[in-house]
Amino acid sequence: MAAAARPPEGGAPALSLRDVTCTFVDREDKSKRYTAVRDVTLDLAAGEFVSVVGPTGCGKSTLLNVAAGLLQPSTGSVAVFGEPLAGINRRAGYMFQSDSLMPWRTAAENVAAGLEFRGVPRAEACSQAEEWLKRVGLGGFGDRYPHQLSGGMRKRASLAQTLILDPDIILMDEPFSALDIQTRQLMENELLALWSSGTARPRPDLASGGPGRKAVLFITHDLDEAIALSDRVVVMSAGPGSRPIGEFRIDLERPRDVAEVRVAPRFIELHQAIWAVLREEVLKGYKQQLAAA
Ligand SMILES: Nc1ncnc2c1ncn2[C@@H]1O[C@H](COP(=O)(O)OP(=O)(O)OP(=O)(O)O)[C@@H](O)[C@H]1O
Repeated sequence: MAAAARPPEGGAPALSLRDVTCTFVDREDKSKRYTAVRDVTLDLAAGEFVSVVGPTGCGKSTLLNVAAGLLQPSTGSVAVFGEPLAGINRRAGYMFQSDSLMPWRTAAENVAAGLEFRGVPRAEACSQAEEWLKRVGLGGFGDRYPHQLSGGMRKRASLAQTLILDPDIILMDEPFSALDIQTRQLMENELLALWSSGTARPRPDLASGGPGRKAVLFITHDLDEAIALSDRVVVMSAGPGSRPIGEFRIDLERPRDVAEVRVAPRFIELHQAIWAVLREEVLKGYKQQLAAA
């Protein structure tokens, strides 16, 4: 197992899960309980990009919900920049598989909504939204409604909707899985460029890779995507009682182009090493699914 990332000197991790266990009432048999994840300890350093991969149903989304403060763990604790998390994680922004655009609002109104809910005056929120739409490549599309946008454009709008709030942590649950492969790669590169540039506000003074990057916890089924994007990949075991069983530092140079990096010899080495750990778990996951069917 490769060494875990350490938070920067003297700084608390952006997110720290300690011995987190989540138990639910079993969906099949209400008299039983099902332990989705057990004793999960996971740190996410400030500015670090970490992906979590694992077989279907191993508890990846459960962990993300715990990090978001949407789900309280049955046991264990969560800290955000050293502070115990109670309730919703206000330092985090979320992006899920299905986009969260409100169909009755235009793209610009959707992007501005979070700021308006925080009390930012409408004119200011709209001006920032226009700026963000430009940054995600949707300049000129602000007046379109979600149904008038392609899947990729809706993802861009969702990304702007998340980033406009300038969260220190971004929680992403398979955000690009519904996209075709080309659009997906464009969005992945877009995400890396925005992440590398560091701050929410346009800052031409900041070199790529400068300070102020957001910490990203990225859930995906796709190992290629995890390696191409991340500083570190965490592999979860099959459930029940899923937990991290492998952790790999991704020492590929940045900036990366997600399509090009996939043919780099080091990428292939990392892929083989991680797949060697993941494969068994995926097979176990399939067997469980078949047994349950
Ligand atoms: N509220 C709930 N009540 C009962 N069981 C739940 C609940 N939420 C999750 N589970 C179960 O916990 C396990 C983990 O679910 P979770 O959605 O976190 O897995 P996942 O790894 O994100 O799955 P996938 O890869 O399919 O998206 C699953 O077996 C799921 O059925």
